[in-house]
Amino acid sequence: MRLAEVVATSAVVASTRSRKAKVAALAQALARAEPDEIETVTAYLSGALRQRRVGVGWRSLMELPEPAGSPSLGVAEVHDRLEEISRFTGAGSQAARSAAVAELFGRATAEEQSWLRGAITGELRQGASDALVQDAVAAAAGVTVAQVRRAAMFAGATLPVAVAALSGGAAALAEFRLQVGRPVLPMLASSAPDLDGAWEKLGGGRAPLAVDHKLDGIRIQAHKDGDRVLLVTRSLEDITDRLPDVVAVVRALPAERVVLDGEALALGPDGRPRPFQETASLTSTGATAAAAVPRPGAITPYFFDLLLRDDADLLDAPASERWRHLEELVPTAQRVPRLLTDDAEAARAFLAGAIAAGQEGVVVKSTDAPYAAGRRGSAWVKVKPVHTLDLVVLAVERGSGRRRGWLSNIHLGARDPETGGFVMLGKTFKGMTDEMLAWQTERFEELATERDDWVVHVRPEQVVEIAFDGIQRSTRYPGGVALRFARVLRYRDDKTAGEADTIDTVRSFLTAG
Ligand SMILES: Nc1ncnc2c1ncn2[C@@H]1O[C@H](COP(=O)(O)OP(=O)(O)OP(=O)(O)O)[C@@H](O)[C@H]1O
Repeated sequence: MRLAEVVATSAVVASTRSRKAKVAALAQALARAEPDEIETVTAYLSGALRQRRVGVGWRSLMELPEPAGSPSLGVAEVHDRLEEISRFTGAGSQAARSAAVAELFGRATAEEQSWLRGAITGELRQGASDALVQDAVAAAAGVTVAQVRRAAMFAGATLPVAVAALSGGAAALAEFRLQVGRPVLPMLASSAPDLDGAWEKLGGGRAPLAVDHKLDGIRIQAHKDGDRVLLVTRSLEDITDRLPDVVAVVRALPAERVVLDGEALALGPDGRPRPFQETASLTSTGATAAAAVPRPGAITPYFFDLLLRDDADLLDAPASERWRHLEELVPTAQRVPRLLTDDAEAARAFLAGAIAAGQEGVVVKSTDAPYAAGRRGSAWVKVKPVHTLDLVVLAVERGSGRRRGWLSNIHLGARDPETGGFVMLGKTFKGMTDEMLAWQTERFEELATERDDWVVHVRPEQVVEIAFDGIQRSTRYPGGVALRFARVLRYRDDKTAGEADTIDTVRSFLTAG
């Protein structure tokens, strides 16, 4: 395939607003790629080269030769040339590279030159997103988008999946499977303001639903392969070494291979859950200040799902079947308390019991849904009596009185997806422990951009979980809303600012009362 065709397709994708038209253009180009070009064509349509770096800076691309009058470059050839250029090393490599670049650009048309320059410097603004490419691959290969997405999730990338789909169809895609030792992103929950809301959302009353205690610990995915155990967090960070007791529990399970999903929690001597900070301080790399913590042995895993058992990949099996395996393998003491019921009254009582036991709320779950890895499935609905938001710290004020010398009152922002910025919602210093004050003083000094006598402005990177009693309309801040009784629960290092709650989510609490 000619490079010109890729460049023209990218131009169509960039110029139309219709998703359907974008996908159609991409699919058409993909379908025309020869088998040995698929990888390059897919990468180029995404706006990326296959080389990690070519070793050519934007400076050397400032003065380019006259463009060619008509297109002649093929994608395979372009890839080969860039591969050669990226491999020049040693004395004289700079000159050789410049000559090769000039030769390549000399054979490119004006459009191709500008595409190549963008791709090499990483500034191309026309690449199709992964989601678009996945849709187009499905259309071109005659498979479903779900099949492509799923394979990409197991592969951890779209490119190998595109090659497989376009050369081997559905059968090749089925080769990408959940594997022990290769973590997948966990399924996430949507939320409802109260139990009745969750009940309605899941069609309660017509079929039994599961009501789980919602434990306020840290999410863990456990992989067991014989004696080998791997534990990862919600963001797939390996924390195996930090939870020896959980490792022991998983290793002892009566299955050769298993993948489990659950929550790890620090318990006090009375068997009640400890505040979240304590679980976090036992499991984090140290970002959260270590309060008085129970001995490390007091971290207990509570599993609520099973994704794989021996040779059976159960992701697509109905939840009831996955839970049957879970019950067979994992002792009750290491499972999340769960009630199966079609009676909303019983579910409400179970929620009250969860709160009385010191838990955060419940998660109501459909019994027949597959495990939607990496997605906020509508099959899980969380209900928490205390409302919380994950907000971003925009600035912090210098403390006075007892808090002199510390950075204290934090300015809270909600994400604004439209501008890519943050909307200020208010300030709080409530709920901060001395450990938090010490930790945040150091952290915000690191993130500081501008300071005056009173306020230190920071890069908007630190996520904080805030509890509040309600949202009010207010003209004090630009978002038009303010939080009532905002208090800090904890700093979250498992979320980036890009994952913080949006201003729309905040406003939705206004209408929800
Ligand atoms: N029984 C349970 N079933 C599913 N998740 C549970 C359960 N108990 C506790 N959890 C935890 O609840 C989390 C979802 O709720 P919550 O909104 O409080 O957390 P979050 O980390 O802010 O996630 P989100 O991305 O959904 O906002 C899950 O990621 C999981 O760690």
